[in-house]
Amino acid sequence: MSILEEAPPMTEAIMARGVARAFGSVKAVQNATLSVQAGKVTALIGPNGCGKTTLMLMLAGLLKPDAGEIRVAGADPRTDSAAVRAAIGWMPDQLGSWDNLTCLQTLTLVGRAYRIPQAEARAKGLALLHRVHLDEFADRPTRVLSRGQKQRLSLARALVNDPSVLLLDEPANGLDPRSRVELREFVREIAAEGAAVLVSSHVLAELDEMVDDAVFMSKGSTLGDDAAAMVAHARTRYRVWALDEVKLREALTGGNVPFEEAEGGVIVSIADQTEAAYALAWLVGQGVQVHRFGPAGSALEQTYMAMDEERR
Ligand SMILES: Nc1ncnc2c1ncn2[C@@H]1O[C@H](COP(=O)(O)OP(=O)(O)OP(=O)(O)O)[C@@H](O)[C@H]1O
Repeated sequence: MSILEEAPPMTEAIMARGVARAFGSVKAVQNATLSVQAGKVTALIGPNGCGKTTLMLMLAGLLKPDAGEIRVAGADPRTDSAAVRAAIGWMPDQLGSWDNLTCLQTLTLVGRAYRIPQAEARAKGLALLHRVHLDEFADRPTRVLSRGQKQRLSLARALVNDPSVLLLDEPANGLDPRSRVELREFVREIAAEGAAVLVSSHVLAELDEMVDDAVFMSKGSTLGDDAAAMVAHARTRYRVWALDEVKLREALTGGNVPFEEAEGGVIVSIADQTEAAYALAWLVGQGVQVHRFGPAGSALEQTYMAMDEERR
């Protein structure tokens, strides 16, 4: 076989195929398959104990899989962990910090570990502290940070090496509402700059606004295309509220538009934004006084609730 035939065509920034890992008798990850493209934010969603953190640790090269194939930025973490470490930014669900170091010293030290020269590492640390709104803590020890501030430092730490692949495990944990919105914008910016981002979270409404794709996990396995189809279907559900509910139902029935009853309104199926604009104009043209019209809740949440949930 030639070298060309041996090399699989892998353009994804993250690729996992049939990955498994057990801890003694606990099969933490049984069969995980996913791919994350550069420039996209992908959600990793599933109930407590379904294996998200274990999978992320394997992608980050911090835990060896028992089976399956992984490529991160084209490298195999099993055989080329240095290349993977250089390419990724890893934000763990809990930051282990060096309590006595200041925030700036922490980021500078991380930069030095990536062989960034001292002055450049320090400048980078200052810029990142500014980006996560921790400037005033630059010279204070990390032990004084609140939980949310620690999360922000953790995010800054994950960005020191300008990663092309960013793995975020529950990044919104402990963040106040403004910081959550900022995190969302920040993650979108990083993806727009070309990085691939894989993010796990239980706050699905928030993820909905942040991600391009979603991978669902249950009992150690990724769910594949069925779940993706469910998300796509959920995204077509629109809720309509009108001042006169009877008139709304009459118009839909008269126009042969199928609808479902929902609390305080109806749900209709709408393919895309163009069709949504058309449907709204049509309803108004029928004399229906529509006062709210929009997606029927979080598509990720609807899909999650429809999953066969098993918390461990
Ligand atoms: N080091 C370990 N030793 C033994 N069991 C482990 C270890 N790490 C994880 N597990 C088990 O593997 C399973 C998956 O854990 P994991 O932390 O990957 O789940 P998770 O999806 O990240 O959960 P959560 O949403 O609660 O963060 C759980 O049953 C957990 O108890």
